Amino acid sequence: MDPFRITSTKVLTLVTVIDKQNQRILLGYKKRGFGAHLWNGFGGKVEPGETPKEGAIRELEEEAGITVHPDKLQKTGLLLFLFENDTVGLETHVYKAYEYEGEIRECDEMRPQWFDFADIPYSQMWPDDETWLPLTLKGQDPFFGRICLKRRPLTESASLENGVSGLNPSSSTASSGSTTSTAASAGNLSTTMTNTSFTADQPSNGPFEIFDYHLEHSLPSAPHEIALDGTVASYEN
Ligand SMILES: CNc1ncnc2c1ncn2[C@@H]1O[C@H](COP(=O)(O)OP(=O)(O)OP(=O)(O)O)[C@@H](O)[C@H]1O
Repeated sequence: MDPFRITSTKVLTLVTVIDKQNQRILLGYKKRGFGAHLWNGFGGKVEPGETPKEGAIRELEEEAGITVHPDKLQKTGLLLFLFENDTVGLETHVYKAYEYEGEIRECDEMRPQWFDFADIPYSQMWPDDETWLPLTLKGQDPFFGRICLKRRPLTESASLENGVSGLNPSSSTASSGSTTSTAASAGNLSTTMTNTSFTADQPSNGPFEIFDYHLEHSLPSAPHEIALDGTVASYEN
């Protein structure tokens, strides 16, 4: 049995705010919950009745205190995160924004901070961020990614007192529908990596490591192209 086979997905969002003029991005330090103690973009679960874009705007407001007009929120990617021996995949709609309104503020879940493009703290981020965030920053988007993660060996993750907590974000937005295993059509980028290992002296980016990933420069044109023995909710550009 394929340990990365999924039967359903939860729909999540992730927003990168980019200050082009000063060549920096806004990240948030996650204080609790899924991905705690890692720096990440802003986002969360899409709520029932919301489109992914609406959910992304809401989460950005909740977590960073700022508002982005829907026309200014650009789709930069669609990432399917698969965890070993977990049949629920995370369908993550990734956006970027160059403009926002309001004052950036900290909340009980996230502590926002600007990072120069040259100083992005990848070693304290989800390990997959390093694979796709540079594409966003270089404008090599939109992209589609299928990223398989597995737990680090216990000895390593056991020592991570501040590791990522929890595997499954609780969500009521799991979708249902057809299942196919057709990957998106090939774009001009195709990257595959297998069994990445992390050395013990590397700073931690959580208890998961990348087992394998595939990224390409094309968004699936239809939901059935996204699913891999799983299901995908409404798809929007
Ligand atoms: C596996 N590799 C990953 N790489 C990069 N980012 C990842 C990720 N896996 C999840 N994420 C992001 O982590 C946030 C979790 O959101 P999460 O806190 O669970 O949602 P939400 O705020 O709705 O939760 P509450 O129920 O309010 O706590 C959300 O932005 C989601 O896109």
